[in-house]
Amino acid sequence: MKLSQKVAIVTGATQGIGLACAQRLITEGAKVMLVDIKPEGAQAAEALGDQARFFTADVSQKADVDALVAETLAVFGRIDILINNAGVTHKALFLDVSEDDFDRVMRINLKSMFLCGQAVARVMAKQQSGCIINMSSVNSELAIPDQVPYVVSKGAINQLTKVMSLNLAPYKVRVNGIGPGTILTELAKKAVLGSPEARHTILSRTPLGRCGEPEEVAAIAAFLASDDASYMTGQTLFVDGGRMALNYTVPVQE
Ligand SMILES: NC(=O)c1ccc[n+]([C@@H]2O[C@H](COP(=O)([O-])OP(=O)(O)OC[C@H]3O[C@@H](n4cnc5c(N)ncnc54)[C@H](O)[C@@H]3O)[C@@H](O)[C@H]2O)c1
Ligand SMILES: O=S(=O)(O)c1ccc(CO)cc1
Repeated sequence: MKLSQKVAIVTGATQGIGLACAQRLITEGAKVMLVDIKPEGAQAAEALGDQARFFTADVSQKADVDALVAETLAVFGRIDILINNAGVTHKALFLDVSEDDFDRVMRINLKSMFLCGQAVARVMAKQQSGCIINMSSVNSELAIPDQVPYVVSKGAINQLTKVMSLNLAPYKVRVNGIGPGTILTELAKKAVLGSPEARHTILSRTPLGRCGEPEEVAAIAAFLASDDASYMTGQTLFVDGGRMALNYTVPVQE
């Protein structure tokens, strides 16, 4: 129970990596405010018991974020951990991306992390403690041609993590990132695992020979949120089955 007495906010927590993070934090003893634009997350939160609450919000909208922080303080009294996880993608090549789609992905993936990070950091600064985790991607450093704003947003998130860590260190608030490889969620199934050929391509770039599970990302989030990571700030950890270490390809076991 590394996180007993801690209070966490997890965004994009109705499903996938966000839900796994919320579940893991609860197992470690934390109280968690699950947040999602999709109200179905309320059922997921109910299934997690007394330590969990749910708040419907579009985390790219400042009014929603302010309401989320106020509600979390009203219910739990403090905020120790923020997992900035909500994200979307849009599939289009560079010459075809519309201005609206570019703005929408940047707003949901990047601006939301600025808004939630700033609002929560103001609370943590008063507490003189806290930990913020920004969900990045291997595609913050690598690039795929058909998800242009997604790749741009994830690259910017790594820099956001660094600059937040510099600004918040004097308040004893740590800020780190996680860069997942291909993790078996609805997002990845739609975006990169849509056909046997696409799956083969991903596996040929993954030395461990398989996609990851949301729980394998959640385990690293729990570590970063715990005192075991007390001297870590400004880093992005890749949880990717070896993808970032690989040049060329590896044989695929079908
Ligand atoms: N799955 C992967 O392979 C993978 C790889 C690298 C990075 N990531 C990142 O991990 C994070 C979670 O991805 P996932 O695969 O679990 O996706 P997912 O689509 O399964 O879940 C994302 C959740 O975010 C919510 N959301 C979207 N827009 C929102 C908004 N404006 N406000 C509040 N909630 C919103 C969705 O409703 C959904 O519940 C994302 O930031 C994604 O970029 C995922
Ligand atoms: O397979 S990955 O390249 O890691 C990847 C890219 C994009 C998304 C979300 O759109 C998920 C995984």
